[in-house]
Amino acid sequence: MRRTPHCRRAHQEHLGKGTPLSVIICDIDHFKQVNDRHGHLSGDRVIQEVAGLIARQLRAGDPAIRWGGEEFLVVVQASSGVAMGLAERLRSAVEHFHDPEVGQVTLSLGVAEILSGESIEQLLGRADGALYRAKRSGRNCTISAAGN
Ligand SMILES: Nc1nc2c(ncn2[C@@H]2O[C@H](COP(=O)(O)OP(=O)(O)OP(=O)(O)O)[C@@H](O)[C@H]2O)c(=O)[nH]1
Repeated sequence: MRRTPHCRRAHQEHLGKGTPLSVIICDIDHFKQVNDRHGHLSGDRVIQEVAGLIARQLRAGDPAIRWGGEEFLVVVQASSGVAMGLAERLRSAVEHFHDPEVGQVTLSLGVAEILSGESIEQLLGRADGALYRAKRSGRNCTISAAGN
């Protein structure tokens, strides 16, 4: 999996100072249907709207990173409990937004906090596993990774 400079910095701080480190992976639900029903340009607009909704919930220090087509990664220098609360706020903000053409869109989210000795790749892998479970649980929900 890809590393990002922000992830690396946060990981260095975790190793050096013991700052907690969690990640949230957010994925727009059934996004292929948005493209199929409303066209790619409307899909692009929805991605921008969701990015804006996520950014408005975050502090300047916890940036959202575009993580693949309709996925976003949020790096949170806090415990998984705090990250779960933030993830739920992101989910709720998106759930309550209505695009004038597309209507409601929802997010599934996976949250993981780094374990002792864990690499960034392993952390992201566990968050991805939690996201997969959120999709399997019916979407529009937040799941915490195994191990946290
Ligand atoms: N408009 C637009 N579509 C994109 C972009 N990046 C990825 N996509 C589309 O996003 C869709 C993702 O579809 P899937 O991975 O099948 O997932 P999904 O339909 O969201 O279903 P679930 O994730 O299972 O809820 C694909 O159709 C991609 O073509 C983008 O930048 N713009």
